[in-house]
Amino acid sequence: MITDEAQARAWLAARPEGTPEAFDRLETLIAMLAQENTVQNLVAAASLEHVWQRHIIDSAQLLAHVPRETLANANLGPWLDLGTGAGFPGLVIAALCPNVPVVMVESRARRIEWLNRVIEALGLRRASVEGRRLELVETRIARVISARAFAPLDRLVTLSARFSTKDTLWLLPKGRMAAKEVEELPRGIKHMFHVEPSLTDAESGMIAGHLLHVGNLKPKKTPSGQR
Ligand SMILES: C[S@@+](CC[C@H](N)C(=O)[O-])C[C@H]1O[C@@H](n2cnc3c(N)ncnc32)[C@H](O)[C@@H]1O
Repeated sequence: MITDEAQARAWLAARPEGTPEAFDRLETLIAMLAQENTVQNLVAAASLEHVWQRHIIDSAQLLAHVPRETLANANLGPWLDLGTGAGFPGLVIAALCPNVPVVMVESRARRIEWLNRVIEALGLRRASVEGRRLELVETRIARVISARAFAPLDRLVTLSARFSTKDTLWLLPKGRMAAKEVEELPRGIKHMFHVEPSLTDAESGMIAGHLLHVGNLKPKKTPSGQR
């Protein structure tokens, strides 16, 4: 369990993504976040005192669950991060894996502008923002679907099944209710997901899995009716 900022940085330094360049990008992100948080309410101000633990590694830990071949396979679709908000986990993943296309879905104008500004400042040429409601995003297949603090699991599946194939890895950092959310899925679906422990919060979990079919849930269609 990571319990302080030094341990958080050490965890990343031990990973292949934890290059000096990646640390530089993350330090720039943290400095920009601290500044922007005085202008718009991106994260709880107190959380900035533990920013490595609470936001950076809380996001980066998703990478420990992604097979190397999934990350490296350019033929798979983008990593799709839903409701990226201040940038978590999408911006951190993009900063750590600049060769992976990361698409961040965010509907609020000031957050869209913020995300685009950081992408530009960090030189993340493969990262982009879908600045609209998820319901209006054109269907594409994702290699990973992530979402932190975005929606309950059943709603996430309903809204996002159209971006998923059996190969798409879902990684959903959740709070204390992770196991309950899986348990409350319809019987035909819940076995596809399990809960991994969080490295940054002993009481939190991350829902992981592959959606093999949608069972009784009715996935949303795009306005054009694409699936
Ligand atoms: C609680 S915040 C979480 C932000 C970030 N993932 C984090 O953990 O710090 C949820 C974000 O989702 C965005 N959002 C809510 N509904 C959305 C939708 N239907 N489509 C796209 N973004 C949405 C909100 O604007 C907000 O920035």
